[in-house]
Amino acid sequence: MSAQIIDGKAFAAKVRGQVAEHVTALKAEHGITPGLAVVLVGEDPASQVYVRSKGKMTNEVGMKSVEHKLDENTSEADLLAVIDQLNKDASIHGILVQLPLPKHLDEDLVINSIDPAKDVDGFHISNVGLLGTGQKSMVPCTPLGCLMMLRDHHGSLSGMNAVVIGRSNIVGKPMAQLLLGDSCTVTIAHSRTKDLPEVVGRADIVVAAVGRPEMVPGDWIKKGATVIDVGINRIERDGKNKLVGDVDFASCSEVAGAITPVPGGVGPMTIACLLANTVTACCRANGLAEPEGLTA
Ligand SMILES: NC(=O)C1=CN([C@@H]2O[C@H](COP(=O)(O)OP(=O)(O)OC[C@H]3O[C@@H](n4cnc5c(N)ncnc54)[C@H](OP(=O)(O)O)[C@@H]3O)[C@@H](O)[C@H]2O)C=CC1
Ligand SMILES: Nc1nc(=O)c2c([nH]1)NC[C@@H]1CN(c3ccc(C(=O)N[C@@H](CCC(=O)O)C(=O)O)cc3)C=[N+]21
Repeated sequence: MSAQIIDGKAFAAKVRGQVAEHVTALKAEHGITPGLAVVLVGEDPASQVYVRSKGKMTNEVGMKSVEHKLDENTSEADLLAVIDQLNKDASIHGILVQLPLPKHLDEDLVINSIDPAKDVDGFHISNVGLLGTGQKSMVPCTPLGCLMMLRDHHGSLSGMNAVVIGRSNIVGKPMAQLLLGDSCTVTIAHSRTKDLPEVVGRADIVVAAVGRPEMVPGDWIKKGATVIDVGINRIERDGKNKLVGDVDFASCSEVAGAITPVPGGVGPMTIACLLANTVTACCRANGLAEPEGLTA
């Protein structure tokens, strides 16, 4: 192994520490407690684990945590009513609706009904537009976490060739926007990309957000490149359940200069950035100075 391991778990603990300091100050100096509401529709076990872990960490940094668990068959009107109530609730500064939603619900409609100022996922069309035009917005948590690790490792990203594999609205596209904002030369690859190995081979930075277990082998990677693995895939190996990323860690870590592991890489940073976004939203809502280093 030659690559340096980028320890997302340790980095995330540091970010949560900074968030906790801001929360303490907000309480002491202004009597304000930031509040985060998570809305979960249905019983998906993976989502439940994730929501529980978010709730625990929200409390740990001293914020208020609210969970709305709605039945799988909840109507769109009932879900919109819950969101409307949270939009109006002054003690709630961040709202996250866990995705994916059951098929009978219109995801775009639901997300765009969240007050953009409380949209800590950064998925609202208005935040997407603000990010795309380089204006102040709420930035999606997973790409923000990746950007923080890349900046920490490289300092400036200016002029680097970045390849993002995946073009989803929640990871690939906003990741590409952030890298462009930091003056990378950005390529977005997807399922129709021709000669993906050649495209990836030109990258100084590879961000893999595909959802295919260990799809990227080490022989695609340019020597010394930085590899950020967003993938979270549950597989069975040797009769055991395992969590693996979208890159083949064993072979990629032989060639890369630096690499994030799964678990313990991007995942913990996503949750830390969710808490950071909630503090940012709380400061903006109250006309207070924003925390430094916690936004893009
Ligand atoms: N760590 C974290 O915090 C998070 C992790 N994730 C994980 O990240 C991964 C991606 O998530 P998400 O963006 O939501 O996934 P989506 O399924 O929405 O998007 C996957 C993207 O990968 C592309 N793709 C699929 N197959 C190939 C292929 N063979 N070659 C090249 N590109 C391909 C698709 O292309 P096309 O558009 O052409 O179909 C699509 O753009 C998943 O493993 C997910 O679990 C997601 C969110 C947060
Ligand atoms: N509105 C919305 N916003 C999201 O940000 C969102 C979502 N919906 N739906 C699902 C995906 C997935 N996601 C993860 C976050 C953290 C870990 C995480 O912390 N993973 C740990 C491992 C956890 C485990 O062991 O299962 C790690 O990688 O180390 C994983 C996945 C956020 N998502």
